[in-house]
Amino acid sequence: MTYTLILLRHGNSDWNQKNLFTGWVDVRLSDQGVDEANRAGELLAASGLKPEILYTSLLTRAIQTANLALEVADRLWIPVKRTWRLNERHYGALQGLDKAETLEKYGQEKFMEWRRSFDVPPPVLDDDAEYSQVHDERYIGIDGEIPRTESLALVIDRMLPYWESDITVDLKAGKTVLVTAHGNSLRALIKHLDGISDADISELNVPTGIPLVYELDENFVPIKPAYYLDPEAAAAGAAAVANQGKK
Ligand SMILES: O=C(O)[C@@H](CO)OP(=O)(O)O
Repeated sequence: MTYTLILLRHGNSDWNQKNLFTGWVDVRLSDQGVDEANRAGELLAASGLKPEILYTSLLTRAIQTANLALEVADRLWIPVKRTWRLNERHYGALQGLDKAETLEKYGQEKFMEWRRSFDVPPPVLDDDAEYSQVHDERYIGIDGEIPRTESLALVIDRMLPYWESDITVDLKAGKTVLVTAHGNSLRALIKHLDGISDADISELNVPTGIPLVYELDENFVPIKPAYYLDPEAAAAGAAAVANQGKK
């Protein structure tokens, strides 16, 4: 039995376009992001893959992306499960800051440590800060504590239990699963699936809006390398993410 899992990072957002650290701030897709999401739907339709259940984060940009893509693929009707556990990494006090200015102010080493180290979280975001989510109604009553900052390691800690309790159950039932989430929550899942080391994961960047397809064995181990439905655009997109911050 082979299980099919499709990962999709949301399309370019207003804050991706402005080059701002985003994290849990609920920004929407930019016009470019809307185009990318529609294109993701075209790629899905052309691939013949048919998602049977959708998982999304609680963030609008991921939900918009999934809805646009599924509409184009004529599968807007499939069941949906949303969870904060697929949210983007909480970027702490960096949320809302300009990436280029942050790079200039703190230097390349600190900047990259905050962006891509495995277990160094950015400084904590105060609860009364403009871009805090502690009073956001969507997080009231979640099964866990709202983060004030997160490293990739902490994202794995909150994402993996959900992967095991819910997503793998649908895969095991034979469903083709679409997960629409974020650069860093998907890096966390890809790290787990591909067994990437804590050191090497810093090199991995996920492009916006291009479906990534996994075929997994019954132990959820890839039977071959995952592939992007548009590999050329994915390579260019990943390079663009890696270069964020540089002016
Ligand atoms: O700002 C963010 O939340 C993320 C994703 O856009 O950025 P980065 O790629 O720098 O981790």
